[in-house]
Amino acid sequence: ACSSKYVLSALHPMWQGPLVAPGGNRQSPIDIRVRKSVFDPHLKPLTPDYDPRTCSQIWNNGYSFLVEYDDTTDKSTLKGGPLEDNFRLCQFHFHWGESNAWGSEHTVDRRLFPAELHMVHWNSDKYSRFEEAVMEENGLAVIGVFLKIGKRHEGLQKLVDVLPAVRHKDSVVEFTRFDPACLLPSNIDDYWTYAGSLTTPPLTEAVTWIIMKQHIEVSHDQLAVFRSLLFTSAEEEVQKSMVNNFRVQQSLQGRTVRSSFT
Ligand SMILES: NS(=O)(=O)c1ccc(C(=O)O)c(S(=O)(=O)NCCc2ccccc2)c1
Ligand SMILES: [Zn+2]
Repeated sequence: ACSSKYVLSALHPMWQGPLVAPGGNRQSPIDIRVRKSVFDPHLKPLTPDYDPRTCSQIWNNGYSFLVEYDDTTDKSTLKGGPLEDNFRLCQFHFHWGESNAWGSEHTVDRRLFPAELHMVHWNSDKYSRFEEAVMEENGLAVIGVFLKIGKRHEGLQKLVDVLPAVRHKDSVVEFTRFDPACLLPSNIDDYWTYAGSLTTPPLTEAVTWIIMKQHIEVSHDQLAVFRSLLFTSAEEEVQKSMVNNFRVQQSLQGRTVRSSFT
């Protein structure tokens, strides 16, 4: 699986360190200026094909909670869209705020969302392991989906119910038969795509970002359970709520954001 051993928390040096990776000219996240995005008629429909049986565990890595998938075979894959190769799903996670007013990493014309889902995939045509792909410029593809507060998301509830079991950093529980496709919006043909980076260390410029135009809805109470997680491990004397686990926005530096729609 692709889970990082990078322990990240609000106190992580990265959050005090350089806000832009030294020498980085394709860093993420960014603000998506809709009117500056360029329609690309050659962008194909995205074809995710996920097998819920590859879902294996959920863990709190001290930065977010990751739902991990067995990526040792091509069972849960992503093709199409801006991608030339076949990509394998390795994990999904979220970023959120302490209030519903902010929390997403990307913004659309400066509009913030309360949370953002990231589904992380690696290029299994060119590389044999996630750890290899994460260092290469065409190594990763991450689907971003904005969350809005509204009606309860029935598919998400199975995940929300298990979060108390991974309240502390480094806690892990078995989590199986979860179909990540249930978290995608009904329309996945309309998206923006651009060349960027991981938004957590090592901030490598390996990511083809695919940001969905259509958001999904979750209830206020469901998002409140995200905020009940902790950055800190059970042993630490001071417990810190896992909130505001997003990176500051980075400059576009001449990049073009393409859209699959007019
Ligand atoms: N916001 S994001 O999509 O850029 C992202 C956030 C967190 C992580 C993570 O692993 O914690 C990841 S990850 O699963 O790609 N891991 C990156 C760190 C890593 C590097 C090398 C080997 C293992 C993990 C990505
Ligand atoms: Zn992320």
